[in-house]
Amino acid sequence: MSGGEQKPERYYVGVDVGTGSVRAALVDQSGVLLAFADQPIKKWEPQFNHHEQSSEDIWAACCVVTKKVVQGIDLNQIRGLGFDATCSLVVLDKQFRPLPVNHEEDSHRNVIMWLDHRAVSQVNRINETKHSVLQYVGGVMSVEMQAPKLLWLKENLRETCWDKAGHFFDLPDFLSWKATGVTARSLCSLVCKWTYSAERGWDDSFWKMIGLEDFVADNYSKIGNQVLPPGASLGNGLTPEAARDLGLLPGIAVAASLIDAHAGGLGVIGADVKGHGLVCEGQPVTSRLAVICGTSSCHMGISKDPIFVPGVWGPYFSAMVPGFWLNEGGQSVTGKLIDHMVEGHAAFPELQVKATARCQSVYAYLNSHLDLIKKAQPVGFLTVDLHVWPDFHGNRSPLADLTLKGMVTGLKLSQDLDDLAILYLATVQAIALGTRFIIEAMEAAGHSISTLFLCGGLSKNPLFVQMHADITGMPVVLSQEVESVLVGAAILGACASGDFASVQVCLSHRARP
Ligand SMILES: Nc1ncnc2c1ncn2[C@@H]1O[C@H](COP(=O)(O)OP(=O)(O)O)[C@@H](O)[C@H]1O
Ligand SMILES: O=C(CO)[C@H](O)[C@H](O)COP(=O)(O)O
Repeated sequence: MSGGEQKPERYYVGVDVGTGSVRAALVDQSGVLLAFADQPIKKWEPQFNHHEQSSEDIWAACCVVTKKVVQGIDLNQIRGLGFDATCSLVVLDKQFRPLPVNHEEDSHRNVIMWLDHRAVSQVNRINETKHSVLQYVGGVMSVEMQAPKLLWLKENLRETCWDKAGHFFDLPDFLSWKATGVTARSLCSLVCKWTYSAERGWDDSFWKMIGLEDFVADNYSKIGNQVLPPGASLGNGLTPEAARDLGLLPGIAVAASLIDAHAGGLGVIGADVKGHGLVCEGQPVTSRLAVICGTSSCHMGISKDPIFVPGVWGPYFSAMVPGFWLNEGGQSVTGKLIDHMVEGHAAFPELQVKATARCQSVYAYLNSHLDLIKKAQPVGFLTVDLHVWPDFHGNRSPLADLTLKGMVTGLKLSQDLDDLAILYLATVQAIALGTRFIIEAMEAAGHSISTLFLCGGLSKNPLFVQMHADITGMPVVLSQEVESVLVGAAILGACASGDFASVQVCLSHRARP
């Protein structure tokens, strides 16, 4: 982000709300991360496939981490604040108070999480309409998007939630509202998860056809009728109340937000790769695929013209990099699947004891254990008899089939640490093969991808990174800045502050890959 003409002592704060935790970073004008803090957030699973959170708990965590990263800094030097978050659905009443999204009427739990699969009947009916908006979500709407969840609320919680609701926010937009009092939505959220078109706006016929004509009647005031590009400055900036909560000064610029995967994409896709001998050096940015790997993995590819990839979300115009179309492939559970396989294995307690004794994470321990048992063979050979099909939470892309389930073949009676390590390897390989499957679908439709740019929690795992390189046959680039998603959020704040003319200018001035 460095602009030669700017003074060096200008800072930006990025806040990233993932599935399991909230992170904040203080970033300078060159995009260098100076301070980092994180804080876990609560999750509830009141019944199978229902996943809920609390917007108050999430905001409180944002406040804790922001206060930590600005400690010791002259607050006058902080010029802008940007948020990104998972695309969970936040429900508030007409006075902006939380409303319950559950049968227990617990209004603390007012967020339907992105991975919630309660609205299966609703999404099936939406897909049966074959409405033209579905062309822009890969041909099939996902149960993880907002329209089916809204319909579920109308059909299942009419009195306790639907009739009282005044505001339905995507989580990134909830955060920017909480910071500024401005209810404008980000183009990123509305285009990617709510069927809004950057060119044509809302499609009345879609909402009427699926039984949510209520939104049309009130001119979309509950889901957003003012839409801004990510990075646009909101209202008068931080309100005095939010400034007190966050430990910042009132009035600093706050940006229209991004979904977390998109912030990660922004954080890595423009990286300067000169001098590393990479095939993408000198190729257009459209040859790069950003893969944001956390609880889930999201595969973000951009193009100058719209590309329709069956089973891959989009094409979305200007939803990540302004002026470019975006296709977003995804695997609904990746980090969560690895954790599920490892933690559910009979040898997990032994693994924990051994990893703790060596002061290692369980992943680092498993990686070194695989090195021991592979002997002279390449590590991939350990799984010739063991295979995992990774769709334990359905297939987001490219099959776009939420009914798919996971599979493991080649199990034996032994359940020792070797078995756990090999099952872990097979799971990582299955996820990497899923990435290859998505890339093949994108290339068949017209993308030309040469290089992967990985970020997110799983990019800290060398085995995960190596398997992606081996299995896709492509070089994998990791940013020097591990927390690239946060850099993407801070880029938004820098843009909103006016220190940089646009998101593209911030990207092109990034000093470090
Ligand atoms: N140091 C690490 N080594 C290996 N895997 C890690 C490490 N840290 C996090 N992970 C993996 O990353 C996942 C979480 O990634 P993260 O980006 O923090 O998720 P989210 O944004 O969804 O909250 C975990 O499920 C775990 O499998
Ligand atoms: O659908 C999304 C992005 O479009 C979700 O926000 C994402 O899959 C969840 O992200 P994470 O794995 O980082 O928690």
